[in-house]
Amino acid sequence: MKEKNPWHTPVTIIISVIGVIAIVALVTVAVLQNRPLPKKYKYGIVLDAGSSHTALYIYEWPAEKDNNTGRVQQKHSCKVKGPGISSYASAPLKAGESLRECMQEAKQWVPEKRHHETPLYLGATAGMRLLNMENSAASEKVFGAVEETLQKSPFSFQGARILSGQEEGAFGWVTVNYLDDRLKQGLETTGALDLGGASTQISFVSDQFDGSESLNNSVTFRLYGNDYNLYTHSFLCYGKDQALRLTLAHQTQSGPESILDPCFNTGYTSTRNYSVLYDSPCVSDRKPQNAPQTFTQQGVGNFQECQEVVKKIFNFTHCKYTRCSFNGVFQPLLQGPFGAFSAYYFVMNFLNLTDTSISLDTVKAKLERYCATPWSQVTQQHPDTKVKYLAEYCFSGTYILTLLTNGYNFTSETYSDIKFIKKIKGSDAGWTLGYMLNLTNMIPAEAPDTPPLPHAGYVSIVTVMALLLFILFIISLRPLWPRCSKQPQII
Ligand SMILES: Nc1nc2c(ncn2[C@@H]2O[C@H](COP(=O)(O)OP(=O)(O)OP(=O)(O)O)[C@@H](O)[C@H]2O)c(=O)[nH]1
Ligand SMILES: [Ca+2]
Repeated sequence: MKEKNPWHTPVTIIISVIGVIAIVALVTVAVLQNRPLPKKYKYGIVLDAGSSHTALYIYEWPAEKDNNTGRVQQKHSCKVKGPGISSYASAPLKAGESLRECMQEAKQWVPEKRHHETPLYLGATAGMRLLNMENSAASEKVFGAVEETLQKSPFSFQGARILSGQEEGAFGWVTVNYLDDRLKQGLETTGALDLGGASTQISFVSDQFDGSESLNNSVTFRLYGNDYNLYTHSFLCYGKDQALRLTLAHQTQSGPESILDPCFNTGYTSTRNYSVLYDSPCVSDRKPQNAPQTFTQQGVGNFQECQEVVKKIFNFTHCKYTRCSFNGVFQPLLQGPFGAFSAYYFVMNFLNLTDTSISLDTVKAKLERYCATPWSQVTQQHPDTKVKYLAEYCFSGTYILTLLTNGYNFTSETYSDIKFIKKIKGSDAGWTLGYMLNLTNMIPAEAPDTPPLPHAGYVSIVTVMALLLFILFIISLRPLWPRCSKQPQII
């Protein structure tokens, strides 16, 4: 009679089946519970109301719980047609109207169901700073008009305001270092050089600067558990358009009818209106008396002479601190690397001078050659470039080199610490991203707690455990296995 196997009962078979089902269920539930949900995104919109033009930026980031760690990226940008909002001082409603096209475009880039929860900010910079100084009632009206347009949008409008120079400099620095992933990792930071139309900013961390020597140049941050003591300064009137006014003002103090201008290509001529040139708080107090209505500007394309004229707009005589850049403004020792964006990039890119591994002397020699190129040749070689931009590249290039070397004290050795950049990983360098990250509290002061295990880790552990359980289970069923048939056969 066959010996009865005590394991071989209906009860044990049922238990075995339940066990297998339980293991399969455990694995499935564990894997599914830890699987990230299909990615949803959140959005934020910032309007950069600059002195020369307004641009709209749409940012996007994963809508996961801990969005502090999610990377924010630029999804789209829209350049508003026409001039900056400060140019609409005498027709404020047009400032509001000018934004409509880009706002319409923004509606198509943000999914409709996210519209109402998408914050919308407008920050104005040096153009509105100047208008506010000159005519605060006009600046209020311009803000009133843009606010009306933005309130009508489906987005969550959070306000329009003028940024201080420190904010503009500091947020530009945050943007560059955030995009470069330097903040979260506590790496050495990159300084930020921003050249706008009406102001220019320099921001960097220097080991020698603790803020005490000049408090109004100091911005402190605690980001991802690291403390930063940032040096920043914004020079109002030293953006490239206002710097050109300052330079022309120097050349027209006697109220001449014509000037020979070394900063414009030979053969270039232009008739300029005195009242237009001097219609800016940067130069208005220097308007020559008894000047004619207009003067003729005749280009003579000479880099060295241009640099001499440009140097005159900087004051190097007084400094009450241990060291200064110019105009008596404190600046600690430069500490690189630096990212230079906005007009630094537009100009140096046009001049084919973004490569800073070439020596400063070579850069100067190339610019000298560009300035000496006859205007007719320049226009022939660049038929598609806006004449206004084209005419100003000799001046702009000279101004940039003078600002960097004579102004900020970059030398032949430290010039290569500068990188001329437009975008970092697809997002434009500029203050807007840093501004939004700050206002949405997207950069935590402390380093975020890292999850004990990433998703892949959970899946691996559960799989290994399930396999072990399964093997144990199979072994426990051993008494049910059919008897091994490999016994020696006795014939
Ligand atoms: N060559 C060239 N110049 C440009 C371009 N876009 C803007 N500019 C000029 O570069 C200068 C700086 O431009 P932005 O950085 O936009 O200046 P902004 O933000 O309007 O001015 P701020 O309020 O001072 O920051 C201005 O003189 C612009 O006219 C471009 O695509 N090419
Ligand atoms: Ca700007």
